Amino acid sequence: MSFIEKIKSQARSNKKTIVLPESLDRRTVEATDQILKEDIANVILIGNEEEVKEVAKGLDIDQATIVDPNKLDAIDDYVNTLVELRKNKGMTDEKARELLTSDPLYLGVMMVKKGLADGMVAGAVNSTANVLRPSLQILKTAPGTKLVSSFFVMVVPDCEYGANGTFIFSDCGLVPNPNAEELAAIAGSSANSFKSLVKEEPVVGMLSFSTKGSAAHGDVDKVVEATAIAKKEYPNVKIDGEFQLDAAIVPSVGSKKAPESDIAGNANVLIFPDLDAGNIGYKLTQRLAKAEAYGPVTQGIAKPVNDLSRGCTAEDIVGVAAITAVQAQNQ
Ligand SMILES: CC(C)(COP(=O)(O)OP(=O)(O)OC[C@H]1O[C@@H](n2cnc3c(N)ncnc32)[C@H](O)[C@@H]1OP(=O)(O)O)[C@@H](O)C(=O)NCCC(=O)NCCS
Ligand SMILES: CC(=O)OP(=O)(O)O
Repeated sequence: MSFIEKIKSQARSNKKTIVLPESLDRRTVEATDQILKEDIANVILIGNEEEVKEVAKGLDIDQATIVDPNKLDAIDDYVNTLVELRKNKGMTDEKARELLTSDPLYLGVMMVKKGLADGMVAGAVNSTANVLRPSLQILKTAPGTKLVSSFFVMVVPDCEYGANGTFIFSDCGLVPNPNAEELAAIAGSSANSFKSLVKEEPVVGMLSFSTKGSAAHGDVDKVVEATAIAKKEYPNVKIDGEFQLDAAIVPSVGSKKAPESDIAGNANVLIFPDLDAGNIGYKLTQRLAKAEAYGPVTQGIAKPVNDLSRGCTAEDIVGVAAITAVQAQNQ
């Protein structure tokens, strides 16, 4: 079974409710139709019922719940909660009401906060920053987590590297320029995400333009330091670096460039040194190698809220919704 079929099957085994706030986007309602047909999750769409149904013409979304932000019985409760959470950041009753009734992303996250939905997926229309900011503000970090980060599950066709072509790439979506401690934290979280979603042993490669001292630069020093911190913080996880991409995933290159490393050439979790590298790297792999790319999936928010690329397909939304449902099961 493929990675995504396994995830869908797990989602079906204990069905969760996912809110999709971008209901005026055709791909989102196509995904809703498919999620319901495949029995992956219950779906809540946010929007005016007539408008949503117009966008969904020809599709079957009858089993989805459509929540109209202008007809919310619980609006006063939601406003009070948002004011309470953000009053020291200047949140007023008026601003909270405006946000919750005019921005479906804030309402969707509030529905997750209140337990009406188990997770949210958006980003087919909205930018990553706009999708993730409400979740950081309202749901905040999971206990024990300082840094929220994100990853893509990449499934590369006809690929013998990684876990039969399946990788986690991180961080491709959230933390713009992590320092060494943050990079180490991203490595630890990504290893856990790989274990819980791919269900194989994570092998973490810390990526750089240098392999084991082949180049000298401050950027390389950051990855060397992050690798040392990660090894100390996560002694039971296989982590090594700094590696160039070929030394990380190609066994013959790994053994040539880093003969002393016991994981060189076998990495399945790839930690990019910054968001430039991560975001470009995942899009190259998706577009040139025709890989399936699910994400950005977040790690470390108190409840699952996941993002999409504005270039996503309906199929990508279905995949990320299934991953979100599985993350909700695992909480
Ligand atoms: C995600 C992002 C929007 C957060 O931005 P921000 O400016 O810090 O947002 P805010 O200041 O409103 O942060 C909201 C809260 O989340 C916290 N926060 C922000 N990033 C965090 C992180 N990585 N981990 C944990 N908490 C975080 C902030 O400290 C803040 O807390 P507070 O308001 O309760 O004090 C920002 O990091 C970002 O734009 N990232 C790049 C996204 C992007 O463009 N990706 C490229 C395409 S995928
Ligand atoms: C993840 C990502 O790059 O998102 P977008 O393509 O929407 O900017």
